[in-house]
Amino acid sequence: MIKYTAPAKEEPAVGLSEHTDINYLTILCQNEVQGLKIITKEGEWIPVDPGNDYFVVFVGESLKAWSNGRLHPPLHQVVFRGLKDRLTCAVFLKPKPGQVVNTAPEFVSYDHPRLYKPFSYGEFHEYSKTVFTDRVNILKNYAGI
Ligand SMILES: O=C(O)CCC(=O)C(=O)O
Ligand SMILES: [Fe+2]
Repeated sequence: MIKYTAPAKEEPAVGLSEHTDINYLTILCQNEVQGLKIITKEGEWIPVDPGNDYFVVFVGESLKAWSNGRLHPPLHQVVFRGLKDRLTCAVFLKPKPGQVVNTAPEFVSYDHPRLYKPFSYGEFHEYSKTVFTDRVNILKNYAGI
């Protein structure tokens, strides 16, 4: 469970800066305080509002690596204002400690060569904590061939 404390009235919107998740999959639901946004291919930030009766599921960078770039992790952020705290319930599906993330051979072919080197999830996780810009290219910059 993640709690975002409501900003004081005059404060600007607060939340989580833009990023892609680095794990395999993220499953999200939230309380009634909206704030999650994703960026479209055209570069427009649009709200994604997990409702009461459904979840939002995001592909993460590790699934992008496994699928040789076929699955797309959306760049997202959290921006909100208001008087109520925002609560998100997030389930992060990720590799086991020490596991190497590798591309499935079925996704590699002559026409679609391997895009990423195998990497230790733990080391990628540590690296991700040092990256504050160009988060959209984090996998390419870390493990790209
Ligand atoms: O609070 C949310 O809705 C999203 C949280 C999130 O993106 C994250 O923890 O990676
Ligand atoms: Fe996220």
